[in-house]
Amino acid sequence: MSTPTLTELASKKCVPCEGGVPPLPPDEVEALIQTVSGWSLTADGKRIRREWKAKNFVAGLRFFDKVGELAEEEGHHPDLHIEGYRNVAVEIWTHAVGGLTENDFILAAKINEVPIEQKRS
Ligand SMILES: C[C@H](O)[C@H](O)[C@H]1CNC2=NC(N)=NC(=O)C2=N1
Repeated sequence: MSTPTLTELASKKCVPCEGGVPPLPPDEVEALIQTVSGWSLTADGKRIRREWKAKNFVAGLRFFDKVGELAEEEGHHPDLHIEGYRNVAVEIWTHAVGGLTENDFILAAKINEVPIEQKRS
């Protein structure tokens, strides 16, 4: 597989996933995770995760609202976490295969384009 660039991933569309396909093999996951800046693989290798420090609670929720719209458009949905009122995390995996597929990386690339008001570090 030739690894798509971030731009190529962001211009793709998630495909409906009814399962029956294997998760991506580790070498392809490794290549793709390098492409989606800011995202990392969870310890179990089954999800990708990115964290942000939002300006405040409402900024985090506004970000989630935009991510929610995107997820509905893509038909592929992340897990959203907000803790300590401004610590925002998004995790993505393909439920239908219990692991990672290209859909997850397409969504991650698109989430990278969603604005979030961040705390000045
Ligand atoms: C038919 C439709 O593609 C499925 O129900 C979608 C909905 N959103 C989804 N989101 C994620 N993350 N994984 C899935 O397997 C999934 N399946």
